[in-house]
Amino acid sequence: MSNQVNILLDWCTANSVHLDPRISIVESHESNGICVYSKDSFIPPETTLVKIPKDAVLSTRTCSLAGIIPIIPFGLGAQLSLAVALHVEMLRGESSRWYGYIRSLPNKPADLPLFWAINACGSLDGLEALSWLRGTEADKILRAPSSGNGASTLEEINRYYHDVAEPLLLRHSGVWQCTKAHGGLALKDFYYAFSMVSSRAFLVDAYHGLAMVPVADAFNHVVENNVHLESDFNVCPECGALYECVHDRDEHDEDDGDHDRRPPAATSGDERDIFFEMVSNAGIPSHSEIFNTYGERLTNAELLNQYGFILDVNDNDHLSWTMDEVLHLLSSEPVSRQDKDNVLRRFREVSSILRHSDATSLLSRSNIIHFLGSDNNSFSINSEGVVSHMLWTLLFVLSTRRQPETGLQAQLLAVLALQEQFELSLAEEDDDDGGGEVAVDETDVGLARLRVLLDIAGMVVTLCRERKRLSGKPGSEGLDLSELMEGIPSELPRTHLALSVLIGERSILDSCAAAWESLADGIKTIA
Ligand SMILES: C[S@@+](CC[C@H](N)C(=O)[O-])C[C@H]1O[C@@H](n2cnc3c(N)ncnc32)[C@H](O)[C@@H]1O
Repeated sequence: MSNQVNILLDWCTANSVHLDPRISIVESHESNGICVYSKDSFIPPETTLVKIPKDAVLSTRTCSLAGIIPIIPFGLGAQLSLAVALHVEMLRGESSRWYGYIRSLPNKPADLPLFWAINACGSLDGLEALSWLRGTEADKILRAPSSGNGASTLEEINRYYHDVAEPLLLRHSGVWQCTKAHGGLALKDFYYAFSMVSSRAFLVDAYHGLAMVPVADAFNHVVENNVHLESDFNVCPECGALYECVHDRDEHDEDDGDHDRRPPAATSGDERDIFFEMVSNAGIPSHSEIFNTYGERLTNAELLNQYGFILDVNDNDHLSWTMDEVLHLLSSEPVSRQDKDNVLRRFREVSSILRHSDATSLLSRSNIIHFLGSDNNSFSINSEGVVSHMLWTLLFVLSTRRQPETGLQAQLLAVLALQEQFELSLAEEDDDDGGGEVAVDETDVGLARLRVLLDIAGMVVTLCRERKRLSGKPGSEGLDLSELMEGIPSELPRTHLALSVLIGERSILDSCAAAWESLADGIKTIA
């Protein structure tokens, strides 16, 4: 057993963290750290595999500066506060209650793209990787302003460290300077703490908020997990009580509104009041790795930015555009405010027709349009290169926006029905059935509908080509990236990661463009 695992297990024993004897924490060469495996027996669903006493988690409520570090419930603010809590425990060294836990953490920061431009250590890997990441979904997340003032996440972390964390730690230096372990304050240690929080913390309940949960954070991620963390979020935010407490009464005295009331006092020894638990949600075969999920819908772009890794295959991946980006990429001239407003108005109208007509069933039968349940990532293509119905609708609007509004519903249904015929015909061609006939209405109205469909197909192809051209290193759209990646030495892991992300996105774009190109070819052959 590795030293790192031993240290963690000793800490668990000393802090009453209980591990089921059917599991073991082991060193993992693949993920360069630790992971959790089943031993030689099958573990049934709904088995509690780890019990972590609530007071053993490291949070702003339990750390040595509890009551001093600002309590922020979620978001970047919560991550920054927890990073200070972890940082002060790192500074306290052996005097910290979490010393063993902290020593068992990876000795290097999680390799988040956020730090790629600064953690260079003389290597150009980070900068090279960032140049390949350009224009990808991961790059969008990385560049998204983290606050209303437009600052990037890294700027926000730096500002927070200098304005809040460092002064606070200096003001309370008595808590950590009395110990021998600390090497003084350093921004790079705060970066380390932040990366650990980003890649390992759990939002546990309304009292602790975001917390480091020893052992729960030893499980690696897959989408279809076999364990999850069980915690009751709705505890008293003042004292963490699971049941009615003195703070409820205070609250109710002041305001008799609709509270999420907690039940009256516990039957003694209720474990949910004492522990957070890792529980199996599926049967776990013997001798296999046990996985948690960090989020069932996380894309590779999100995984890379928050955790520093990606999955080889990720069905959650998608590429998205804002409406402004679509308009900009598809217009040869600048788009005026009024133009945008008109498109938006028409888009809403057509979307409403879509929802209340037969169009939904036509759309759901398509192989190259998919129906999105929610409005998230509205204008997007999914991991199979299939266009969202909202993107299709927007392109329909762009193609028909100069036409009068009357007859819009009939036209929408007719264009979709035409697309269905072409898709069927192409599918038959692929099955070597020679391709079915598409009955074309050769009246002006019929030909206009064909033109709209051809237009939509052309716009999808343009969006894909432009996206490809604007991603990765400039001028790299024609390169064989897989071949290029084979030649990159293993000492450049970030470049490998960024190239994998780019290869994944380009293959989505290629398959989307190919599908719509063959639709366009089918239309051109007939029309
Ligand atoms: C919560 S920790 C999981 C335990 C971690 N392996 C360790 O050594 O402590 C999250 C980190 O584990 C690694 N990880 C988790 N799932 C992974 C996966 N499916 N593939 C590669 N690395 C993974 C990543 O480095 C991530 O930042």
